[in-house]
Amino acid sequence: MTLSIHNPNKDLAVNLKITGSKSESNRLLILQALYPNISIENLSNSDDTVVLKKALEKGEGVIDIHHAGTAMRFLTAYFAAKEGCEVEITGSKRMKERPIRLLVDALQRMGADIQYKNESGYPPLLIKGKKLHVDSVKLQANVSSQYVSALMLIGASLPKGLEIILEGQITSTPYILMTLEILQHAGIKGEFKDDRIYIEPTNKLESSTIEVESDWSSASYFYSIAAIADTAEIKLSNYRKTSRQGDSCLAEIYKHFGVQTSFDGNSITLKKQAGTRSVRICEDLRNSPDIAQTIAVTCLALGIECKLDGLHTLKIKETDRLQALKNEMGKFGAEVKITDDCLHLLPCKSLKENVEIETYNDHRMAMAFAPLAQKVPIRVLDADVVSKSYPDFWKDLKELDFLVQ
Ligand SMILES: O=C(O)C1=C[C@@H](OP(=O)(O)O)[C@@H](O)[C@H](O)C1
Ligand SMILES: C=C(OP(=O)(O)O)C(=O)O
Repeated sequence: MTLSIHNPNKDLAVNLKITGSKSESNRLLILQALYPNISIENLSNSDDTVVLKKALEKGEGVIDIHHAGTAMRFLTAYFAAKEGCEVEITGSKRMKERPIRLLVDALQRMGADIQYKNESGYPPLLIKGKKLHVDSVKLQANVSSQYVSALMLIGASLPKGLEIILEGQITSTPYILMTLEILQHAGIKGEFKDDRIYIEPTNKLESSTIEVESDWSSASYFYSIAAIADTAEIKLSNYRKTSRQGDSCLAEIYKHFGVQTSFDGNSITLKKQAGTRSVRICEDLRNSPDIAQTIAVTCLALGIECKLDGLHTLKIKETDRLQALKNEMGKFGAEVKITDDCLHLLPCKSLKENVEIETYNDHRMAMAFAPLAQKVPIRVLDADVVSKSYPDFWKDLKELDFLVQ
């Protein structure tokens, strides 16, 4: 599906409820499979959560998780520790290029029976679930925090719990903290100090209902829309001031663009007043890689220079996001320099119109570029990719008077 998008209105206002965080939802689904008396509210309606839920329900045979990185990593640990199960976990063409060796090596050292079906180090994986007895494992933590979270999620179900010693510079740390906080909220004891994580063994949990906060990465697109508008008042729910999601740093970052966030009950209101913005943005996004595309495109729309660092994980996500950003921002006339972990956008004074944006099977390419339609009409190719994290995205943009057809 190709969509033409435009929104010449300069003053925007809307009230929206955003779906639950896919990161929180996917952690809670794994926990619920291990401890069935956990109930979940405001579960994400994203494809990534739907595939994880279906995989847990199926529990055997060939399991296809499409593009869902967290589902791939969390299910690998879950099935490896599930005695008696036999599964093949596979995914999209891109998933077969996303590395998983560090997690598989750690699980194998814990006694897991996991084989690579095709290429060593990459999905698909053939897993025969076994009781894992080893209670301490080392794991390189500078490639993806999802490997760490995957082990933490099964830790409490192991006979002696699990100690994880992290090696290398830890990346995407807020996602590790999110996992710990969710475990603790459910009643599992654990700690994360320096490079050591410990999760206590837990047989049974008290019944509890855990509410998923709405997705802050999804909120990023509305921050961008507010920043690009002359004036905006966008109310989003359900969000909390003390969030488990690292991407809630958006509220601070977007102050540079003149967007103020106020918290009221379970909603946030993003307010942009005319005439307030920075001339240059410099951010280290090691802790919040998923908002890199959003911030880069906000800067492109506003003709602002932008230097983003800490982006070493972007090359192994849904696509090589650094290269994809360079390609697509370049089509508007922008000069973009990239290295392995950094993106530098030079101020772009005039934007080409009616550019066709490739989305590379990456939901965040489609959603990050959409706010540019406030400046020039654009076309987004394969626009349905948004369903990976935010199936209602285009519908919600229409609520903001975007012409989407
Ligand atoms: O644990 C999670 O829910 C996630 C962790 C991050 O991945 P990395 O740790 O691979 O950077 C993030 O990019 C991804 O969207 C979700
Ligand atoms: C990187 C992402 O997801 P995953 O790694 O879970 O596929 C994302 O949603 O931006």
